[in-house]
Parts: sequence; structure tokens; C-alpha cells
Amino acid sequence: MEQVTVLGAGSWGTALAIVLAENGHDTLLWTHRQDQADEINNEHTNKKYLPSTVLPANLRATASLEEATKHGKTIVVAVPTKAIREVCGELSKLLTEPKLFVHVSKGIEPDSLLRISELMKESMKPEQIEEIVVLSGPSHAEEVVLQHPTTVTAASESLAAAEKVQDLFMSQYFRVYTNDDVIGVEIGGALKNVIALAAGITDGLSYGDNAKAALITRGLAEITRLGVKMGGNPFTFAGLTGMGDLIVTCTSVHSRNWRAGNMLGKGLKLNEVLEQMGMVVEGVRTTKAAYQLAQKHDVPMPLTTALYEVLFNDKEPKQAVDELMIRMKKAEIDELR
Ligand SMILES: NC(=O)C1=CN([C@@H]2O[C@H](COP(=O)(O)OP(=O)(O)OC[C@H]3O[C@@H](n4cnc5c(N)ncnc54)[C@H](OP(=O)(O)O)[C@@H]3O)[C@@H](O)[C@H]2O)C=CC1
Ligand SMILES: O=C(CO)COP(=O)(O)O
Repeated sequence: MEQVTVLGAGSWGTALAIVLAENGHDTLLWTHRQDQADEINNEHTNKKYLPSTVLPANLRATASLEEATKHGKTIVVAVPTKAIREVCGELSKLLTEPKLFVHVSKGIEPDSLLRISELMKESMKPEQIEEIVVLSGPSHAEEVVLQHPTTVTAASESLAAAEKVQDLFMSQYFRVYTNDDVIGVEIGGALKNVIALAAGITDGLSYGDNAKAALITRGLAEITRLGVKMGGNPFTFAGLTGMGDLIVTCTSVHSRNWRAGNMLGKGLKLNEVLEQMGMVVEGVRTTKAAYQLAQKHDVPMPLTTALYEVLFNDKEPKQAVDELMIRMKKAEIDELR
């Protein structure tokens, strides 16, 4: 049994804390809201994020970041990308010994263009970080809490650290693989949200299954093109954290990115959509970051560029699709070589 802290009591932080507590680990879930910590400790629920789930009795919550920092030898960071700098910055003020960090956030910071592990390294001191492991893959919280079979990957530059995280999380319904390709895993996890927004849009436009299959396949092609240029292993993009997560996010009603795209395709404006969601839609900020990365690395990313125009320059979704279809003709495969 290990002492583990999970930072962030949204859908994913709570679902992962349940997996850890059910594996017998002494798990402490940190939320920045005292009322939510009280609800988890007293009612054993987290109704805002997982309305039908009863949390295990051995899962405790705290609103004290100091207590949370002291508790875990391993710290799982499960806040949205936009909160990583703030939360890790606060952590850095409290850490007195190195910890093993696991992050589960799927995004890239716009403008700095940093991946999450890079952001974490920038926000904390090297001597505070034992190792960083990214845990990613096709895994909607809503299905994990139902104990439906789920597979993810723990990726780290340190195989020992990845295997440690594999051991912490692995269970009858939660199967964890390892990978040493941190860049590929982080890029795949972040960029699938961009394509999932686009898939939601084509579903909102009622364009059907051919269009969706095209988006998933050509989306994977452009994610791979960028990811390989940034140093990722091409095989990673065909794995759980690439193709696997792309499929689940583009096809599941649980996906907030797909649902947000669906509303955009039906004619709602971005601010109306985000107001209705009430949960993080990572793909919006990541579309901006991916658009900037494509320019920086001189990689053609037509789907990302079209979505960028829809989200930030008010292009009508139907016009964006029309323009994608009449681009100059090209070969399917040689661009990947
Ligand atoms: N949901 C899922 O199935 C999966 C999600 N992920 C990834 O996990 C990450 C978190 O997503 P998810 O849990 O779904 O998001 P949610 O929107 O469900 O929850 C976000 C949580 O983070 C909290 N939070 C936001 N900003 C801060 C801050 N500055 N300080 C402290 N807490 C903060 C929110 O608090 P408040 O309630 O006050 O807003 C909320 O508890 C994302 O990067 C997502 O892509 C990965 C795999 C699966
Ligand atoms: O990453 C996820 C599933 O693997 C969750 O996707 P959404 O953020 O779109 O809900």
C-alpha cells in the first residue's frame, strides 16, 4: 500500500482516485473547494462531476494543498492544462522532498507551446521532481467508474518510474502499459482533442460516418506528421495514446470535446457552448497551440487550421468543410515518409 495524492477533483481526478483507493492505496484527493472536500468526506459523492457514483469509504479529500503535498509519495496532477502552472507553482512553494509526479492532462499551452511535462518542469525546481510520468489513453471517467475495461499507457523517460505507476494503477478493469516516448504520448493525447472537436462539428452538420472516418484517419495523419517532427516515435501514434484515444474521443457521447464540437456544428457560438459545458474542453486552447506548432515546425495541418478558423475567426463550419474538400489534389501516403 502506498500513500498517493491526487490534485484536482474533477471527473478524471476523482475517477483515478477511486481506482487507486480500490487498489488499497492510502489516497488523498485535493480540491480547491472546501465544500467539495466536505461532500466527498461526508457524503462519499462528487455530484457535480460524477453524479451517479458512490466513492469508496477509504477515499479521503482535503482542501489543504499543504496536507495534500505532505501526504503522497506519488502526486497525480489532474487539473486542466490552464491550471498546471498555477497549481505546480503553489506546490513548489510547499515541497520539501522530491516526489514522483504523474500527470494526466491532455493539452499544450498556447504561446509557450510547452507540453505538460515541460510546463511542470518549468513550474517546479529540479530537486523537487523525482520523475514525471504521463498517464494517457482512451479512458472516459464515466466508464472507468463503472469498472468497464479500460487501457492506458504510463510513459516516462525512466522505465522504473513508468513501471511504478503501472503497478499503482493496474487493476482488474484498468490495464496499464508502459512507453518511453513522452513526446509522442503527450502530443497524441493533446491533439486528439482538436480532431474530436472537428468530429463533433461534422456530426452536428449531420455529415455522417464517411466524414467522421475521414476526420479520424486524416486527423491521425496530421497529428503523426507534427509529432514525429517534434521527436515522437511514429508507432506511438498508432497506439493507445494516439489512434486509441482519437477513436474514443471522436465517437463517444462522453467526450466533452466531441459534444462541444457537436453544438458548434449545430450553429451555437463558442462562448455559448463553453457556458453550457461546465467542464473543461481542452481542445479549444490546444487548437490555438497546435496551429502555432504547425507554423513553428512548418508542418501542414489542414484540419487543425480549418478548426482554428472556425473557433477564432468566425468561419462558418460548413464553409470550412467545403474548403477542405476542394484543396489541391495530393497523394495519401508520401507525406508521412
Ligand atoms: N474526464 C475524462 O474522462 C478525462 C480527462 N482527462 C484530462 O484530465 C484533465 C482534467 O480533466 P477533467 O477532470 O475531466 O476536468 P473537469 O472539468 O471534469 O474538472 C476539472 C477540475 O479541475 C479543477 N480546477 C480547475 N482549475 C483549477 C485550479 N486553478 N486550481 C485547482 N483546481 C482547479 C476544477 O475545479 P472547479 O470544480 O472549481 O472548477 C475541477 O475540479 C484534462 O486535461 C483532461 O483532458 C484525461 C483522461 C480522461
Ligand atoms: O481524454 C479523454 C478520454 O480519453 C476525455 O476526453 P474529453 O475531454 O473530450 O471528454
